[in-house]
Amino acid sequence: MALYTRVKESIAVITLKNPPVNALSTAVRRGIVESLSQALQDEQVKAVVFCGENNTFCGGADIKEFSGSMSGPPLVPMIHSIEASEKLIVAAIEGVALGGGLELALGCHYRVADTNARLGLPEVTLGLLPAAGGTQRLPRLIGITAALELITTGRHISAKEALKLGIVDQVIEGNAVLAAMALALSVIGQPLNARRLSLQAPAWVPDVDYVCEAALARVKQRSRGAMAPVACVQAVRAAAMLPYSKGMEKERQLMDMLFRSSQARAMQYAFFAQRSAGKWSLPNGAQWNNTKARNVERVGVIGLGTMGQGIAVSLVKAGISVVAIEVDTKQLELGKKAVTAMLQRYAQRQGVSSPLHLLKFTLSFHQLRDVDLVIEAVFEDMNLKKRVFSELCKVLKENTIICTNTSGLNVDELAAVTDRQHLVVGMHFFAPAHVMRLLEVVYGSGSSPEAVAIAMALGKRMQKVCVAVGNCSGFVGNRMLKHYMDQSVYLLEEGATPEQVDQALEEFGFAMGIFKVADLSGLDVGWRVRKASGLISPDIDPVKPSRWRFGRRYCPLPDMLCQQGRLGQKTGHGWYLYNSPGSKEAKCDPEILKFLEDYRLKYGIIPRRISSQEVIERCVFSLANEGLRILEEGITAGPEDIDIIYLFGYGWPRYRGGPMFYAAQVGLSVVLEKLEHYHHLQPDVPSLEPSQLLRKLVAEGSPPIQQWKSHIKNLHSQL
Ligand SMILES: CCCCCC/C=C/CC(=O)SCCNC(=O)CCNC(=O)[C@H](O)C(C)(C)COP(=O)(O)OP(=O)(O)OC[C@H]1O[C@@H](n2cnc3c(N)ncnc32)[C@H](O)[C@@H]1OP(=O)(O)O
Repeated sequence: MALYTRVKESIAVITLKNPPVNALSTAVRRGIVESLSQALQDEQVKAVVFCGENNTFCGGADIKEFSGSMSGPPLVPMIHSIEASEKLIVAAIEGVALGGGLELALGCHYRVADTNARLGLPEVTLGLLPAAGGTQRLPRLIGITAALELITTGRHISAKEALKLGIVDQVIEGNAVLAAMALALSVIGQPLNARRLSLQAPAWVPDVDYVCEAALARVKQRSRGAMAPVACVQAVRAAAMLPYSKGMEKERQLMDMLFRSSQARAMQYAFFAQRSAGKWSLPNGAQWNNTKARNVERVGVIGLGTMGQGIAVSLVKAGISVVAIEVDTKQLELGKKAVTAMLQRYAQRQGVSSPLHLLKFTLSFHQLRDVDLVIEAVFEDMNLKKRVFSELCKVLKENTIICTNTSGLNVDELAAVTDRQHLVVGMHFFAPAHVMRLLEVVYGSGSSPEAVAIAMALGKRMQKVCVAVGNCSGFVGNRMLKHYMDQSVYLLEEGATPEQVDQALEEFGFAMGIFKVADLSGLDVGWRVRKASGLISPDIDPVKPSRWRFGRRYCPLPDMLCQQGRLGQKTGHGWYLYNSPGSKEAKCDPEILKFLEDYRLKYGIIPRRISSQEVIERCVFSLANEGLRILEEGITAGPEDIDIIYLFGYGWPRYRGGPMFYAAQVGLSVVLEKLEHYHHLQPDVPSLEPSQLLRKLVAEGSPPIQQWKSHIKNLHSQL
């Protein structure tokens, strides 16, 4: 709703009330229309100030209402009547003015913002565009170049930047409502037409075509396959070319198309899935709102390789003191140099003072005696990690939490060598750890709810998107990825090339195809894991290695590449060819094509043409199938957690929601039918066998994803 108050004789305040972010729900829009009418009818009122309850202006339209039938006063005419008002209207922006919230403010005649306020038009991140006049008013206010950047990225900006761009008229420290009233009193009586953005001429510039083409190229490259950014450019272009009413018509047409799209549904699902992942729960009933996390101020980081460096940087950026440990002086110096350089660059970019004083580099475990938590980031070797854990227990305080950054080793086995199994959890960061947002927080069978709460809270402080997951080999992300990778190499055996597979995956929307990712990470990473797991043993024929291991189909191609020293980007060749070791531009390598031909000949495989559809079905459905097994086992609390892991850790296209959402959107019965088909053709690939949960959900009528939880016996509640 909205609250109408008369505060001074001549000023009325309309306060949006809809906690927590005063979203423009039906009730709020009704309240605004009624309150505005009251203000306009009251002869004594000369000016109106719009503000939001609890120091939050407005988080935009109520996204929850998008999935139902929208009722109540529509936003466009409502904002239009605000702008057309003969009485002066000022927006007092505190907290956030986002989406429809900022569009409402753009309809006001003046805007005052608190220094800490954040503004933006993030609709593009929900698969939409700012369709309450935002695409037409903002370019008229700040020009098309700046408007294109803000609208196509959905970036939130500070009040200071908004002032610089001309979005707000004043930035104040203190009470924005009082400042808005003061501003209103100072300008009452002045003509308002110049303040009505819809009356301004189109935001035309001589090079409008060039600017829009460049923006289009940028958004197509950045968000391959996403419709909303393209529509945003088209709408802003209309603001530059057309009178306001025609531009609004274009905005409406584009929004109608987006609003009904599956991409918008996927991105709105992703918005709520991200928030649901933060509301973690464990099988024993402990959850985010019944478990307290004690504060962490000092953290030890063990190992300063690439992962340890990134973790240390993220911690320091969050204002946390770090004691970083290495085994010898050389490694310590290398790590110190890298961490210091990253933090200095960060400080320079942000214009803040360097936080290096929070860092201590040492060779001695004794320096860890005061830390509240340690994150072990040594080489991925169980015995080494066990040794580190045992040593840690000799020096740490008795309540210090011990975390491992393993990407898939058994957390329980590690915890078993400590004197505090309840305080051991996994914190699986993704490389580079100072950039990637995902953090899997892995609880073992003995991990206490408090330890999980502490790791989740620490991750959040480090600006990570944290997902609590159970302990299983590869945890969630890597466990699922294995099946996706297996299918991709089987496709090579059968006739595809790395470029074909990557192209199909990139057209699907992945940031990078699987073979490019493998080259980037280094092919030796998986090689080492396969050796440790016994898949590669000395008795395997090096010339014609077996294509079956442990009774299952196995593709030795990646091992054969490693044997040739083709380890990916770092050696200048892997699945692709690079100009030099370390360079990034992947080129098709005729040697690989020849190598694949010889391989097929050697094994008597007759190559066949493989369609992009088959690539997607085999790679993506086997991934989703494993996700369903994970759900069945209760490793995550719901399908949303899995989708968030893929969106934030594996370059899954946001406009496809995540693998679980995608499976639901394609239709679970379709996924089941395809998996049955491919499993029939590959009976020695057990992972293609449809999971029990998939069969159960299909048998129960393929319920919407939001209802899956109630169909899974094991699942813990997040309520
Ligand atoms: C043809 C049809 C025409 C239709 C016209 C449609 C017009 C659309 C224009 C729009 O305005 S679209 C919405 C644009 N706004 C946004 O995208 C903002 C989304 N929200 C955020 O970015 C953040 O929530 C925040 C506002 C920056 C606050 O962040 P914070 O970290 O403090 O809290 P959260 O955990 O994110 O949110 C708390 C709580 O609030 C819920 N929520 C937030 N925003 C909205 C919203 N716009 N609508 C509904 N609900 C919202 C969020 O889900 C959390 O709820 P929970 O129950 O605790 O999970």
